Amino acid sequence: MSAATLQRKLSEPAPQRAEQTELHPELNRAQVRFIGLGKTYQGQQGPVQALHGIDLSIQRGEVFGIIGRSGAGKSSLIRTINRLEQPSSGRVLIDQVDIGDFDEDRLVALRRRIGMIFQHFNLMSAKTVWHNVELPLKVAGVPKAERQRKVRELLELVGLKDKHQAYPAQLSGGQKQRVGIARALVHDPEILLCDEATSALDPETTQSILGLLKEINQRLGLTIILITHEMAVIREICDRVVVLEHGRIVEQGPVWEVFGNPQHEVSKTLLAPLQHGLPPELQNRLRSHPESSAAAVVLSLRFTGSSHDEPDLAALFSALGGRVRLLQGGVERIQGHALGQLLLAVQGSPLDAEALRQRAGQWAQQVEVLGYVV
Ligand SMILES: Nc1ncnc2c1ncn2[C@@H]1O[C@H](COP(=O)(O)OP(=O)(O)OP(=O)(O)O)[C@@H](O)[C@H]1O
Repeated sequence: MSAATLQRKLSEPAPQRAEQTELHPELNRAQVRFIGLGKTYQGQQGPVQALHGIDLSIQRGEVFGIIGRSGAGKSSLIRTINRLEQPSSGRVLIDQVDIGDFDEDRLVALRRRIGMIFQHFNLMSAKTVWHNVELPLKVAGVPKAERQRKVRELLELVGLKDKHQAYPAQLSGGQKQRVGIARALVHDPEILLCDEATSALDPETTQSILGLLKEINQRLGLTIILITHEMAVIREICDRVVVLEHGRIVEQGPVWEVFGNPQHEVSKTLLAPLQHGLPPELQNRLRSHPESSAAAVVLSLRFTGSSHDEPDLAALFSALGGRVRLLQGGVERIQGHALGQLLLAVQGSPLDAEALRQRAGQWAQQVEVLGYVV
């Protein structure tokens, strides 16, 4: 893309997403389409079936999120798009072309159309920012003048114009990811794959990187497909989301629909932290079923203000039985009403989860069982 073209694209109004995803939903318009996709690895203890019969379409210009618990098959799925993983069965179509039998030359060309960024940035530590971004252009045999123009444009786009001589060790995490994004864009890709791209960043830096990705998506019309364990990232920038569990799709749809009313147990568990403000460390340990008899039931108690009394915690804890830990919470008084939420982990109670929920309901106006932790 020339400087003039990039400039023009940046000054164009954002494409109307409704046109792209709602008015033209026909499968044959999908930019990425998985048909009956399966992936089996030969593990040390025998075959591991990571993906089973995945049928999924991603439209041009979408920001598409893939979520699921650890080992659900997210990386395996995303890596079949640029053939870093070869499917064991089924097909992947990019713009209606089956990439299954591409030879090396066609794969190289395909990978230039599909940029990728990673959690740990994958920068070359001995090279400056400039040379990190320039390298894939050199490898592709792009003439020097064009390389220079391109690198300059991209560093400007990602806001790192002044850092071109810095080495990765001299950059913050967010700046390193900006270099990763610039490098991923050198061949003007149509698709950007993001594998936990913000997972190593603090919340503020995550916001700025998400802002940049959104801008690239809207201004350059790039399709973005991302994996993350941070549900807030999906809520922030994705149009649609798919939930994987044990290599299968268990739920998919527009983010507002899936997040507003998750149907599957796994989606409910993954999304519970957003709704209940669980700390991330606890969120990662939360399970929808008790995995051992030592598992604690995690309860959310909401105080909606309809009672004037603050909860009597000693009475509540003793009514629940077992060992009750306060995970997080707070109750404040607004105009004389007690409002707030408590997250409790109850272990070794004679009551089961449903009985605990009912018992806690004598103290709080809304009680939910969020899951189990060991
Ligand atoms: N090279 C491999 N050899 C054997 N098994 C593998 C290999 N790569 C992945 N797996 C297995 O395939 C399954 C899916 O793995 P994958 O990495 O796709 O899941 P994931 O959802 O991305 O997990 P995470 O969130 O932990 O990164 C897991 O059971 C994993 O152990």
